[in-house]
This record gives sequence, structure tokens and C-alpha cells, in this order.
Amino acid sequence: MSEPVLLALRGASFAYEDGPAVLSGLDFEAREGRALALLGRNGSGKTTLMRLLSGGLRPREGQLAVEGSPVTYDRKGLTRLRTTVQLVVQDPDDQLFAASVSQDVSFGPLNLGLPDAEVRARVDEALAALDITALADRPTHLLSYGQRKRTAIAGAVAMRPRVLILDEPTAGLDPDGQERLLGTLGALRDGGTTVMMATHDVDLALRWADDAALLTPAGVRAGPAPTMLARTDLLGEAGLRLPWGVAASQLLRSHGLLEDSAPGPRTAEQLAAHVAAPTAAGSATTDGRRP
Ligand SMILES: Nc1ncnc2c1ncn2[C@@H]1O[C@H](COP(=O)(O)OP(=O)(O)OP(=O)(O)O)[C@@H](O)[C@H]1O
Repeated sequence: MSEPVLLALRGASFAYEDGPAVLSGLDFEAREGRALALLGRNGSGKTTLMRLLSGGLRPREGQLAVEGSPVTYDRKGLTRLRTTVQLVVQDPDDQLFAASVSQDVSFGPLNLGLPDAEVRARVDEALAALDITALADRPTHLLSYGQRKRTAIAGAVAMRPRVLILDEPTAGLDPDGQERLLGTLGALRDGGTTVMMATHDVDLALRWADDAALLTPAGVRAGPAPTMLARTDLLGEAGLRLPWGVAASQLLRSHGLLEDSAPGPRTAEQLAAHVAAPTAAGSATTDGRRP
């Protein structure tokens, strides 16, 4: 995890009007080009944290910084932040409002005052990335839920953010839709975008994320996903359980069916490979990926 820190919250505290503190003294970092899963129990503050990171909320104490420069909350500072960080909210109906898919996706780039040709290029690129080019002229009110989700994400992608933050993007999608979306987000990450998602799905987080951040009552605990998602103590604090592959490996180990050195599997295929060839598994990298 040696990539430079792109976005950082330091000592951040936040409470909604007349409410108790949701987050206090919180430190959080997002590094360049990483896939990051944010996990925590219901009401722990994941959405609040993501809104702080994208400038929709302002910390009462502490500071948000992009590449070490503190964010200012005037119009200019927020516009600059929105060209760096884009948040896709959980419910696409809170984000979509234009009549057609392409109109909706073009809204952000048009708002930046970009030339028409640049706006068109960004919209085409975002529609292609989300595999919804065929829906460009479709009225948004006629889209299915999964199509609305992809349209909302395309709107954020069209801003070409360096950090794309998504609040439970796979919730409500069928398994095929989830896989396609994870593939799309993986491709964005491979292209250098930092992609962060809040999820309750530990199995998905282990399979997809480079890093995992667990929101616990003591603050954020972050590190490589395979390490963090094998920490029963931290998972318990965050109201989560072990990913099934990690739990299965622990059981197999306790029955002497798996070498202690075999790394925690990220997928069913990796677990099968470790069981079938424990010696070869021992030569895999420590994050469970084949070298
Ligand atoms: N607009 C608001 N006004 C007042 N309180 C709020 C508001 N939004 C959230 N809260 C409160 O802040 C706390 C954190 O909520 P938040 O939505 O950030 O949690 P979360 O981890 O995203 O939850 P979930 O997993 O259920 O989506 C909760 O106690 C919630 O009731």
C-alpha cells in the first residue's frame, strides 16, 4: 500500500443538527488507484463519511485534504473538489433528474462549462464504460433499477474523477448485474481511478477490494483487505462476520486439511487450489493472489 494518499480526513468530527456525534476524531485515507471497501454496521456513519469525503458535508472539527492541500468550502474550492471526487448515492432516484440517459450523464460536464465536443466525448466514454450506450436516448423514468444505477454511476464517471465513491452500489442488483458492475469498477481502478465503495458484503469486499476500512466505535481501521477481513476481533466490532472463504480455511486448518501458511483465499477457486496443492499455495503472495 505505497501509493500516494490522494484524499485524507484528519481528526474529523461530525454531528447532524441537534444530533449526537456520528463521527469523532476520525482519520481516514484513500490512496491513488486503489479499490477500497468501507464496511461497518448500520448507522455507523459510512454514508456520513462518504459525504464528508465528497464535500457534501463539512466536518465540524478536523480537515479534508486533497494531496495534502486543505479543501476550502467556498464555491471555487467545492468545484475543484467535485472534479477530483464524485459520490454516487445509494438510491439512483436521488441522483437522476434529466429526461434522458445522455442528458443526465452530460449534466456534470456541462456544469463545468466544458466545450460541447468535450462533453459529448465524456458522455460517450461514460456510457461505454457502464455498458449503457444503447440506452443513451431512453427516458430515465422508463429505466429498470439496475439501469438507473448504471446511469447514476455514468454521470459520476463523466466527471472523470480521480476518486469515485459509491454507496452500496451492488445493493438491489441481480448476481449478473453485480458481477458486471464489479468488472466495470475494477476496470476504472486499473485505469488509475481510486474506487471506494460502502458495502455490507464481506465476501464481495474480499474478492474485489485491495484495501478494507472497517468503521468501528474506536474509529476507522484500515489495511489490505485479506488482512483486515480475517480479523475476527475487528469484524466483530464492526458488526460483521468472517468472509465464508476465510471461515472455511480456518475450519480446514483446524482439521489439518490446510497448511497454516496457506493464505486466506479470495475466491472459491483459490480455496480449492490451496486444498488441492497446499505446497504450491504456500508460494502464493501474502495477499492471496498468485504472483
Ligand atoms: N440527515 C440526517 N439527519 C440527522 N441524522 C442523520 C442524518 N443522516 C444520518 N443520520 C444519523 O447518523 C448516523 C449515521 O448514519 P449513516 O447513514 O452515515 O450510517 P451508515 O453507516 O451509512 O448506515 P447504513 O449501513 O444503515 O446505511 C445514524 O445514527 C443516522 O440516524
